[in-house]
Amino acid sequence: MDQTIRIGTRGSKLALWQAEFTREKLREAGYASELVIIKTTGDNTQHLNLSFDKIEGKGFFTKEIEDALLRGDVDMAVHSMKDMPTSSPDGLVLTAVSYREDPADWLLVRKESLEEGQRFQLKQNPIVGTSSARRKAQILDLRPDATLKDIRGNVPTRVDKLLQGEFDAIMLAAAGLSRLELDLSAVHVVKFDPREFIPAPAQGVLAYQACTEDKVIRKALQHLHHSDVSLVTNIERRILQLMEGGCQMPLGVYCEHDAAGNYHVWAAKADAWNAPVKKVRQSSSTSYLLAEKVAEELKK
Ligand SMILES: NCc1[nH]cc(CCC(=O)O)c1CC(=O)O
Repeated sequence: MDQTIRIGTRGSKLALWQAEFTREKLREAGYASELVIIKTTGDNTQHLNLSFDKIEGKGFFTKEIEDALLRGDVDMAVHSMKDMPTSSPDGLVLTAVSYREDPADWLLVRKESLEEGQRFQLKQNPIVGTSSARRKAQILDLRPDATLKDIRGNVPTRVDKLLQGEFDAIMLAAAGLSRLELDLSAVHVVKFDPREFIPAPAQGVLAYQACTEDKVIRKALQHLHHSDVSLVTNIERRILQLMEGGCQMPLGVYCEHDAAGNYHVWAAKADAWNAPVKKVRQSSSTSYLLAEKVAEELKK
């Protein structure tokens, strides 16, 4: 292919890291590419410090990028897969997925808010920053004395807000923190096990999006595809779809495919961010109907 592949991406540090990573993987596969930075509604409203459910419509971090793809302004897009709705707009497809970075969530505790003898060494009645209903519900389950406060902005901005004392702790995806190699020496990091504090479906995975009819780009992206990862993210996202939840729903789903070929699913669901958390665990030697069984259990 002589064409330089145009990669559509948001302009945040994490998005640019992910797009550069993709550019490098394409280069290794023999394809030249360039980045095209696109501003999204999500980027334009970050200063408002709103919780996600106050922003109308799904996909506010992705719509402008998808429109650019459909217009033909870019050839492909890189997204954090967990930010993607389970159904694609007409004409677009998530055609390949990356390796999986650590899927865990990490709690970052300000040194001044540490207290021996408390769970996670986090002081009593802490103020914890997160805008995710999934994280709020699971934090309250572990620390009912916590006050949850919304926090927005990109990953480095959120860490700055913690250090400035606006919060005693904040929660972020390990994937974003590791990719950006942020200096976390000034905070205490609690690394949760994703089988206990359950991540968002497809957390830690990048999705490569293309136009459904664009056979040339889709073939190029096959070189970047990790079918072992798509096996488990398909199950996680199928459960999300069956629960009819967007990124606002307090739902965590994590799936592992072990060396013996067995699938293990851990899920956590609440009816609201401040409602009790229900946890479900299932294992199966086949993926057949596994998502359906987990969803059925979660709905009981
Ligand atoms: N919702 C924002 C978002 N989308 C993807 C990541 C991190 C990377 C990933 O999980 O793949 C983050 C930041 C966070 O949740 O801490």
